[in-house]
Amino acid sequence: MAGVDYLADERNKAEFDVDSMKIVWAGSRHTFEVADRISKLVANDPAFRKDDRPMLARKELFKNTLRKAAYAWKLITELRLSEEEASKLRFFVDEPAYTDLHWGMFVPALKGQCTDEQQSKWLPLAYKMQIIGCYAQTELGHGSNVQGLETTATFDPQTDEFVIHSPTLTSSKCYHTVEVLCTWWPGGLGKVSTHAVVYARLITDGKDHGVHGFIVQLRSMEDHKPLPGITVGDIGMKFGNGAYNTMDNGVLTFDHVRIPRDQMMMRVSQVTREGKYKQSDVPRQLVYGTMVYVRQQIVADASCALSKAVCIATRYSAVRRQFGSQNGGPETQNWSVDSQTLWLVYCFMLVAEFLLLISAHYTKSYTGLIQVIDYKTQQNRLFPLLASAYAFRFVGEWLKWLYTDVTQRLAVNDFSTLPEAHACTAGLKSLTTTATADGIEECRKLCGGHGYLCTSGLPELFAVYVPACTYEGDNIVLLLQVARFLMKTVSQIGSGKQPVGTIAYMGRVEHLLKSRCSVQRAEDWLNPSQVLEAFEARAARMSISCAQNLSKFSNPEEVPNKEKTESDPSLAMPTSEAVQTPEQYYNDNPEPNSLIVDVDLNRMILGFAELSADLVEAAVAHCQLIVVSKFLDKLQQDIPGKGVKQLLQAVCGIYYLSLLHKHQGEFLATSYITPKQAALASDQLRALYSKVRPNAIALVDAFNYTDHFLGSILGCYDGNVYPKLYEAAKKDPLNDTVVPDGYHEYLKPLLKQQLHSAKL
Ligand SMILES: Cc1cc2nc3c(=O)[nH]c(=O)nc-3n(C[C@H](O)[C@H](O)[C@H](O)COP(=O)(O)OP(=O)(O)OC[C@H]3O[C@@H](n4cnc5c(N)ncnc54)[C@H](O)[C@@H]3O)c2cc1C
Repeated sequence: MAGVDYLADERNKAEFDVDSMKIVWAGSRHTFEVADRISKLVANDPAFRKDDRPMLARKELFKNTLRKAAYAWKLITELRLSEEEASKLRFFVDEPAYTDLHWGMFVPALKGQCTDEQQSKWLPLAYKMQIIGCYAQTELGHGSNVQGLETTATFDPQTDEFVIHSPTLTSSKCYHTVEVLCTWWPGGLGKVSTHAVVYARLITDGKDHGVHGFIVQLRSMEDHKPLPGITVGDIGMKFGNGAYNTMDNGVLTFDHVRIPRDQMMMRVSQVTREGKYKQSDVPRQLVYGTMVYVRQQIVADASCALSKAVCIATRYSAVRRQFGSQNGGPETQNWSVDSQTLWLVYCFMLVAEFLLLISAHYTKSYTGLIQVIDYKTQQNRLFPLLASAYAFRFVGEWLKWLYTDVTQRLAVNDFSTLPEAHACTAGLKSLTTTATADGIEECRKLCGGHGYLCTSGLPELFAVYVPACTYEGDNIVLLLQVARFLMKTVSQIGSGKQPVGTIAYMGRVEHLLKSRCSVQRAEDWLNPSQVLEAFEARAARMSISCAQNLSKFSNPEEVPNKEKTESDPSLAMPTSEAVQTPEQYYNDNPEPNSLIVDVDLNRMILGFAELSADLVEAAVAHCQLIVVSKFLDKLQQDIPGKGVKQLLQAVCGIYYLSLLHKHQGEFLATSYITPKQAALASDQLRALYSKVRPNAIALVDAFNYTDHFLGSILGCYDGNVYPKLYEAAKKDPLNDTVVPDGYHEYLKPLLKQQLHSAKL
């Protein structure tokens, strides 16, 4: 029945002001109003329809994406949308497209790595989309290992040009030679981009100066054909239906392609007319501002993707009813019966459920069935994800501040916070994207069988989202970078150098090593300072323990792959900035060693490969501490709206207590908490689930997502799931005919035992 809100009862249970929470989620009233207006604009425009995506063949799908992107640009120009509104419009269109790379990577790379003169030439073209750019760094044989890239840019002083070339064989340092060396993966490259920022080894006068960025035109501006020497195409279908297949990830080879010298991105290093390589006056660390920008965007996207999945799973969990008693009684019973009896009971329940659903359809009551959201196991899986979505939102907000802070410092050549900012953004990118990818899959399972239908929106969301764990830095490689930063920090303890920002707690490491948790009652776990210290002590103790183990690696013979580890360039920054990494930067400025743990950096590097699994865990503990601390900081702010702050306190509690529960082993092993205190944390967690339960639907309503943006029948606002599922199934192309195509050729002959005469 149109207009009925099947979740109205749930919405009435809310104990806080949802409209105020919407503002908190958006970040400000202004951001909320822009997002609300633009999301409705997109949702109400049939040109942005997306429910057919999983069923479209690749060519049709891709052409449709081109149409949407062009139509979106038309709207942007005709409605004279601001940059903020335009980016929101692309966001709510919700379809991976070449525009993501153009605006998200190509334009920031031009801004970050070009001189002012170069920017004034290229940026106006890019802003008007008179050129379309992509970001070409990854090669078939090298992704994480940026320093291993093999495309070359050789300066030709005769013509004042660079010759860009893809060698046909990788060097013999690989076990397997790759016969075709090419750029592989860049989004927007395959079929659309006219230009690319290409990373290649700069060679002048026979000398290799390492990897640098170049602006290379790929296609004719007249007929879109590849320019001479350029071979380019799409790399083929990717995971999932619809999903990331709207994107033309590409393959590219260069055969001695010539570009003018001024198309090397020369903000930090230059090649003169005579072919002399030199550093500019601009400090090379400046380009890291772009990296912080890109990563803060990825963290913001993580909270968005997770919140979509959680919104779907929460609404559906309130709609879905299963067997068991109401009002929190036992959901299942432990019967000891034979299989025949079980089967009879099962059949009876199916019939009963069917009858109840029929009667519910008319009476709107589901007496005797409970909403699956009331199962404690469902809450234990769902509510920590709901809490994570909020946690990632707030840490993403804080990263925006960090970006401004880093930019301001870089402007006055203050690089003191750069290593910390790099480690922090790398770690948060890794932590939030991993948790989000896992969380979306968990939400699919939380929706039972129907979660597996494309119409649930979850399979496509997962398929679109999961590569975020790989692009812009493989998540494990990033955590290893964080671990290096942690070990470096430990090595400096006692040197007089005070750790800053998110690593400041290491300055109190002696206290954190000695202190013990003082929680005595479950409610004590609601005390922010208790919680913060627990997470700090766990992170500090895990880092110190790793450093102590590393310091045992005094004998180089003990360490397998010593040579590789010492020079493993993939532990340097793998992504946006293919130039000197922050690690290289601070490794150039060594500090005296630690007084607390006898860590020698050289020996430390020897043990790094061997202990990398432990180091990754220490890095995760550090990153979780950052997210917890930023959530707690948020709660220190003035948060208006009836009950909003109280609810957020409960949500925050669920976030950190579920982490504490999940990583109980680490908290116990580092001896900061006792088993009794761990049990009290679990008690408190359960109490918070009960507090959040009546507010669950309102908490996901606060995301303010339109049904179009959610793209899910299970998550639709009115909760009227079953008729919509039924209608959607009817529309499947397989149901166009009652008797399927192929019946006469293949089914009938089989059924009639006439396969011998069938045309097979
Ligand atoms: C959908 C998608 C879009 C992309 N878009 C772009 C784009 O626009 N432009 C672009 O240039 N690239 C793009 N990429 C490529 C992407 O950046 C790389 O795939 C990524 O950097 C990972 O590199 P890799 O593929 O070489 O993985 P590998 O580094 O080969 O990883 C394989 C495994 O080895 C592990 N590993 C690697 N190094 C280490 C180490 N030092 N220590 C321990 N473990 C290690 C990894 O954890 C992983 O488990 C895209 C990729 C995808 C999937």
